[in-house]
Amino acid sequence: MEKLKSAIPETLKRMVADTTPGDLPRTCSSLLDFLLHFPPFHHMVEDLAESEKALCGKNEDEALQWKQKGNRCFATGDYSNALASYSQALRVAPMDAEDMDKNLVATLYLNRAFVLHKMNLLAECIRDCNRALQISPSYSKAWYRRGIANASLGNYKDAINDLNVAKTVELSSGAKSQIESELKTLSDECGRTTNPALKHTVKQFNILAKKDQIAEADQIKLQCVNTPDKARGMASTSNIPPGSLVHTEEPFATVILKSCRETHCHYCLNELPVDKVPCTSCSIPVYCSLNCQLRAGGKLFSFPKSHGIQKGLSNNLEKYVAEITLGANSETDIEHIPEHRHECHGVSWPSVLPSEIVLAGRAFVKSIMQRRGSLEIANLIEILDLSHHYSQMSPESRLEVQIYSTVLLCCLQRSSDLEIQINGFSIAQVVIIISQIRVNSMAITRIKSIDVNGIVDQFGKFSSGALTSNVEQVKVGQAIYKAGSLLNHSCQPNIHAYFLSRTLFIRTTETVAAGCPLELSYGLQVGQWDCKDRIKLLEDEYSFRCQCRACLKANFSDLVLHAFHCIKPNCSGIVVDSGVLNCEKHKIEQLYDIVGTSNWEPHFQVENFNSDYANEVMLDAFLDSNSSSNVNPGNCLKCGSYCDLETSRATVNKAWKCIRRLQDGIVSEDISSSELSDTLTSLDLLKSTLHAYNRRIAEVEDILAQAFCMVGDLQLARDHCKASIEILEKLYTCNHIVIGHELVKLSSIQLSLNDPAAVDSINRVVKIFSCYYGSDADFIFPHLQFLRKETEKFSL
Ligand SMILES: C[S@@+](CC[C@H](N)C(=O)[O-])C[C@H]1O[C@@H](n2cnc3c(N)ncnc32)[C@H](O)[C@@H]1O
Repeated sequence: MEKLKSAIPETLKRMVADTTPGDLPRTCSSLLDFLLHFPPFHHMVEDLAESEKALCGKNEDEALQWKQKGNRCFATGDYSNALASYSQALRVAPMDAEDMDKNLVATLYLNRAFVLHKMNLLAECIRDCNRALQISPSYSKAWYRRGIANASLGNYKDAINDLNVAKTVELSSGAKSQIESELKTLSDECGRTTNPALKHTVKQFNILAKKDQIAEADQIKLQCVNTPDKARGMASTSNIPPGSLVHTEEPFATVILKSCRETHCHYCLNELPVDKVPCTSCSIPVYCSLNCQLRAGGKLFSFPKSHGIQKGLSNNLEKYVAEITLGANSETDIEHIPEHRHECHGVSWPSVLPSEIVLAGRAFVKSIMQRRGSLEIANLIEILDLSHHYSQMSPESRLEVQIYSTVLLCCLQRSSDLEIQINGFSIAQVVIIISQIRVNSMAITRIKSIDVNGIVDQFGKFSSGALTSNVEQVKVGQAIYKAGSLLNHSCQPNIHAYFLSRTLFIRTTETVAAGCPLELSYGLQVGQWDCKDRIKLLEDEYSFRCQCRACLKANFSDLVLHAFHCIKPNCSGIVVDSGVLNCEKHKIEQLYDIVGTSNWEPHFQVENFNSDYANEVMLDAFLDSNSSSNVNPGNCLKCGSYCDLETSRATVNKAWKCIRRLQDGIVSEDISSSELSDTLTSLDLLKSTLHAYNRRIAEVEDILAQAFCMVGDLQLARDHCKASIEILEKLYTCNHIVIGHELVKLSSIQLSLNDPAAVDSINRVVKIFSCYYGSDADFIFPHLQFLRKETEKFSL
């Protein structure tokens, strides 16, 4: 890319930099003209789009090498390396390769099934047997392995069926008699067990929203509205209570992030199980199941029919065999457009180009397919109908996007079945799609879960520290949701978005009146960032000046988040630096312009902030436009005393060095008593320097809670956890999800102390989580079920 960029003549660069969306086709055409006469461009496209040159194709020799390695590891009992080797072999094995008269892929699935059996991963073992059987329905060893795994699971009926099929298809008489003896043992076993019908179900992965959730969301009608300062937005036609599911949506196009390619399913984006399934035609994507593989890539490989093995099988067994061997292959009803198919030719570009460019390729191809394969690409972008900020892009970005669009179209032309014309007009369409993606795509996230088994120690109590670590949100994918893209941002949102697989779910987090816009946070919120930082970040990353209720109106949280303590003893006033002061003054000046001096009160945010605002700030000085110019950085907003902020900052930095040492100790699980006492001294120092509701004090209280948990002093852990929550309740609202996560920590400590106050904390946790996640809360945060059960102990 750098080589291409630097080769472009200055006049062309200037032309590209000055393009408006209207004359994009002209500049794209000039750029194309230049690139087509520039040999390195052709080499680059060839490297990206020629399957011969790519490393992403299948490779039989490599697959056989991995298989041999797997066999060696298996022989020495090194099952985890055997598993990894067979999985790698599956990734590169061509679907039609043979190994010793058997389909290589089927053999590899069976070998992996054997390893999984040894590792006691029985459901996974059965899934791999099924995969082997879908390729080779008369594979007797696969039926046999399936039977043994089903027997270990107590699924005796299936086990007997499996072994009967194995016996029928087995050719060698020695193996046949071994199966017969297994069958006899199994029949005896089955006769002895009290519950022969016991059936362990194989865990299904959720890839689509459940019907009842869709019905729930459908009850609330949303409409697209025009807003004065944010263009289009979404509003409800009726009043909506908190916790209501207002919207669910499947993505128009999705792409996995590069960082998650080895850990998450490339279709549903859930974490990969150990029996992951590779793409049938290239070696890059891996899926959690054949179902996801099929949805992503379409029917790329024709599995053989199960006919031919029915001879000698009873009617019932015949049906049984068909059910297993057809499997995901029977899902011919998939209506959607497989988004990986056009990339799936073992070419390099889908793995080399940035994720957002690959996503643009998927959106582009889907737009064409939705026009029923029409090659007329005029106004493709209308299909998406999304806003974009091409005009606000930097000259550098414009050049990059135009080059990427040209490269992408050239790659698509070579590797998709569609006849794609490459000219200024089609490249301009791709440029706009990429610009739309930049403004509208959402990051699909997953909560890094706390292992529910790790919660309780051998004494049945919460193991120290288990629930006091912070919950992490990990970005796994990037997607475009057509209706979801109409939701505007607010730093004080009234809705919350989360994802199950690739499905977007939106719930209200407060009462929303009919007609009031539904707004979610694009990642920045009051309580976490102050107003000036939020505005800057939204401008830098999203190219808009935030016009949300929190950024337009004064609020207590923005003022105290990074504030200092007044130097006058017993004064609770707020001291802020010039950045915060100017931002707040700007808000108030805007307010005066709108409402004048008499009626400012309704323009202060969130009711409980108002009284704090009045009590702790010298309102008259700050709000009176005549005297607000007298309020200076470093002056207490209540009593006017001056504080030297440079000295205060130096004190904070010094204190923070000690605190970091304790944080390191927590990470390495090695905390010394001196680190703890130094941090307690630092906390006192911070309390005398920073305002009581400064976010940093909450952070230190939280760190100390975690550290005291680790060293087993749960009473001190509880005190610090409570102190942290008290501050956070001032910065956020009392029922904010951040408070919910803190209450999980507090309640786990209280439970370990047998403190009955745990019941109240857990009740609050349940209320907050069900507002943000509804009935999905228990699935996303499995530890919630555990906490709820614990409260029952107190009511006994
Ligand atoms: C995902 S789109 C939302 C829908 C968009 N308003 C439309 O008309 O298509 C994001 C764009 O909406 C506008 N927007 C969203 N939230 C905003 C806010 N709080 N303040 C100002 N503009 C906002 C910005 O132009 C932003 O780039």
